[in-house]
Amino acid sequence: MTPEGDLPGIVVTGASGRMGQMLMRLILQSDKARLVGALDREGSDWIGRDVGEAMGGTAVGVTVSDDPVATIARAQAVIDFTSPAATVAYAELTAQARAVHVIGTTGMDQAQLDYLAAAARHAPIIRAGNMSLGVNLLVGLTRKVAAALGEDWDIEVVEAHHRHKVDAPSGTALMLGEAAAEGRGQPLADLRTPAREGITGAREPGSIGFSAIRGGDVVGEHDVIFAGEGERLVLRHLATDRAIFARGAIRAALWGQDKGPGEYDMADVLGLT
Ligand SMILES: NC(=O)C1=CN([C@@H]2O[C@H](COP(=O)(O)OP(=O)(O)OC[C@H]3O[C@@H](n4cnc5c(N)ncnc54)[C@H](O)[C@@H]3O)[C@@H](O)[C@H]2O)C=CC1
Ligand SMILES: O=C(O)C1=N[C@H](C(=O)O)C[C@H](O)C1
Repeated sequence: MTPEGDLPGIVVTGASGRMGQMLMRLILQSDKARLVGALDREGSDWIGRDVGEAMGGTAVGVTVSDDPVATIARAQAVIDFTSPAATVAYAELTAQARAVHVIGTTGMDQAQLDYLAAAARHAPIIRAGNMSLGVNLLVGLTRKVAAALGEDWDIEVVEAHHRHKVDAPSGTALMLGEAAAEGRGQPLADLRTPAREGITGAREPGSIGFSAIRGGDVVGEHDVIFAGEGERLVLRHLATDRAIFARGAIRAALWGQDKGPGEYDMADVLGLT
């Protein structure tokens, strides 16, 4: 996919966003990839500006665009942390360009996931609700602990994020819930308890509950609580720097360069499968 001798060219979507900026900073510092484009939503005041200057530094020669067709045509990989609607639209164009689509966007519904599966028939899509090494290791631990403990151990996933987050439960919480359900040998859809409020009745045996806290500048915190009689086991991941997600995404973009069409996740990238 990469012209010989060149570093893979990466386009970052959601350039003005928290993750977009982190990604662009790390790609600009990298000796393994080049930043060849930056996209943002139509009407964003970043459109037409040099990304270095927009981020408060010196010009780097890449201008933020709202033209995904022309921009994605230059990419060997598109790294996309935006919104579900935007990601679905970018997926079609990235597949047409036969580029690797690395998706960090969370909050997708089933129709949107089906759309991504169709796009992945033409080019690789690497998607994960959390791209950090720590969380992807925690997923494996959660699966193992859930399998080892019986249904008399109640499973609860508790997550905390900054005040700007728009989706709940977080993508990470759902990954952890899915791993716990896999450990129990059942689909999460059969075990998931809807958000509790009011007279909920006693806890359904074997169910998996989710709670979300939103406030301040919390980068991302996840606990998987296994609550038994007389003891509790808590598996915890604390993110203190968004660079952990961006580093994972860039690693995924490079890993995907020699992969065929299909859907992949960070466990594939990190060799945890
Ligand atoms: N998988 C992972 O490891 C991580 C995933 N995320 C997810 O990434 C996404 C973005 O997070 P943040 O950067 O914190 O959000 P943000 O709100 O700071 O940035 C979102 C960016 O997407 C752009 N955007 C939104 N809707 C768009 C549209 N319809 N068309 C084009 N551009 C659009 C915005 O202009 C903005 O630049 C969220 O879904 C979040 O949950 C965040 C961190 C880590
Ligand atoms: O929106 C965020 O910030 C984050 N989103 C991801 C999620 O939904 O789990 C990953 C991380 O926790 C930060």
